[in-house]
Amino acid sequence: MNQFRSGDAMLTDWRAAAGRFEAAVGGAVLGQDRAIRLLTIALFARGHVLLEGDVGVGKTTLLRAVARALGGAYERVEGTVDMMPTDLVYHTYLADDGRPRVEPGPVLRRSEDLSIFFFNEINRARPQVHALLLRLMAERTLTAFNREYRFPNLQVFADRNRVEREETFELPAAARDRFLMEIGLEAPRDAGARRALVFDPRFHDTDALIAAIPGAVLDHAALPGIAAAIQHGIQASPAIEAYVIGLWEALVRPGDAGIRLPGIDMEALVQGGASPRGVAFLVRAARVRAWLEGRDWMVPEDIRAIFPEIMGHRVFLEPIYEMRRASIVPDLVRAVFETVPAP
Ligand SMILES: Nc1ncnc2c1ncn2[C@@H]1O[C@H](COP(=O)(O)OP(=O)(O)OP(=O)(O)O)[C@@H](O)[C@H]1O
Repeated sequence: MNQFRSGDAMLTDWRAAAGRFEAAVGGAVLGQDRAIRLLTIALFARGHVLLEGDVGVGKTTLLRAVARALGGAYERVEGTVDMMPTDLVYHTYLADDGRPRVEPGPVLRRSEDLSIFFFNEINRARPQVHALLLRLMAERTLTAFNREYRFPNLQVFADRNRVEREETFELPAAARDRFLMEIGLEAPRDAGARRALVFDPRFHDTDALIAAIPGAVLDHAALPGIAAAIQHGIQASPAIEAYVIGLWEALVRPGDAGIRLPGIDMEALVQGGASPRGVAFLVRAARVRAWLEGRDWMVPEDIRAIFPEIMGHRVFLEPIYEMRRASIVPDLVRAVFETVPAP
């Protein structure tokens, strides 16, 4: 069982390529192994990612490094309060001859080859812009210039600044459900990495740092096919299926599962969320993790390793608890793991 069956040699080769990809990104981005592993899982699960963190912790650098090592067409925009949805689709200007011109905007510039669309500071853009982006994320299509564009390889990576969250436009809950993962990024704790980031000039010139990463380590055009092969090739035993459903039930109805957190009314805490789409994403990503770990079946750790980043943002709390989400949700997840017996 610990080998992929014959005919799955392709998945084995791709696992080696995924390792080279992680090494390439990790060579430029210091002390972020967990975030790099999660982004790699997201790439092979074909999911969109929201990266959140303090100012200057390397969010942009990490996403640029991923785009470089992945190869394929990449576009990036920076959210601003005056951005209009149409700014993503086209821009108009007066040419030298004095006539108006229309040019494709960032989403259409690479036509249907676009593989990573990076939305910097997404929470500075207004809801109208979010709406367009969400449609693009959900349907991977866009109608413009009297035709429909299809983006079969597209993945959206957005980032937002944790510090400014109150002053800007929060993403609606429905929007956040479309992201496979929300990954929190913090400065590395390791003293050596911290010293290198501050004293080694290699980390002060982001363009040079990114340029030194080997380009196109993965064949991005083949990714959707490999992603599908992973989903079909990795098995879930009945015990794992029961475990996932048990975790889901306990997360949504922690009181019924016997979970108690100090000072919290467990019957009122969770108001909703954790949609079937979210749990299906969880299993998708867990299969990718199992594959990266060299197995063709899932174990409980495949689920637990990605659970916080996939399920955490999908739980809607009673408003009085929402302000303390950052501490309550991790406690809840920990309690869910302790309560639901692993097979
Ligand atoms: N873990 C890291 N590895 C490599 N470089 C880093 C890391 N953290 C920060 N840096 C360096 O710090 C600088 C700022 O990083 P970056 O612009 O990616 O941060 P950011 O989180 O996107 O910031 P902002 O919130 O302002 O958008 C860059 O020069 C980058 O190379």
